[in-house]
Amino acid sequence: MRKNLVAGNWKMNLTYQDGLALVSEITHMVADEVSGANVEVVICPPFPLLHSVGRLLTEGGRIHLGAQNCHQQDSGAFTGEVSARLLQSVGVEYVILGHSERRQYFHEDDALLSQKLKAVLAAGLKPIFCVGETLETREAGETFSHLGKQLKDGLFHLSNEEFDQVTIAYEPIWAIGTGKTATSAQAQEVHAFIREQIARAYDAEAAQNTTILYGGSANAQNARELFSQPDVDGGLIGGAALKSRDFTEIIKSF
Ligand SMILES: O=C(CO)COP(=O)(O)O
Repeated sequence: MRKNLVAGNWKMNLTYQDGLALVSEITHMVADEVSGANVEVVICPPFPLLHSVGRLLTEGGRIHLGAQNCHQQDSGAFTGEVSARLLQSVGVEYVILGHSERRQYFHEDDALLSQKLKAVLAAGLKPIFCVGETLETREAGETFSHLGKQLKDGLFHLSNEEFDQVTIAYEPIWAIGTGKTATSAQAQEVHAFIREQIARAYDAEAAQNTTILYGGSANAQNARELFSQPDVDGGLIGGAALKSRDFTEIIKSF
């Protein structure tokens, strides 16, 4: 049985103080309201918050710590960068890779992402690998060929054992931060396609076991409908993860 997962991507938001206040509200709400739910929760704050947020999460129990990026090398003269090994040593379990904002603003391509994936896996961490199409690509009818290529070039070079550690996030770029969500039918169609590609690249069991998240203006109002789709196993949440009540309601949508 694959796991359901809700991950909050805080992006470059909040101060240290605001972040700690938010995570403490979330841990309390989750502890009070979400006890039996069949869902794993991950919070991905910016780097300077990881250690302190991780400590609050450990005290609070059941929420896991994620990072938003890492460098592909283990250590060395890479000013301003953070390695997967360092992330692991502060208690990080998940790392988001290939987010469209990293691909767009930091020119991360499939070759670089392949190296980052290897580094994350070598450090014993679990990648959340993002794919998604622009509005232009969707309107040109090229969504599936685009996603197929991102999966093949960025991800499917992994061995079966490595791939077992991967969570995939489908984030249509036109839905990120726009308030425009994919319909549940659009999300389901793409998630089923992704699962089919996994079955082809690996096998049916790997396809069934892979958690595939939806991201792009998911919120407390639409999460239940999205998560009710057979191939949607949770969400990678941006804006709504910055509000404790909304994030908790999304977690409760399973
Ligand atoms: O990019 C996202 C999560 O990684 C989605 O962001 P929003 O939920 O703000 O649209």
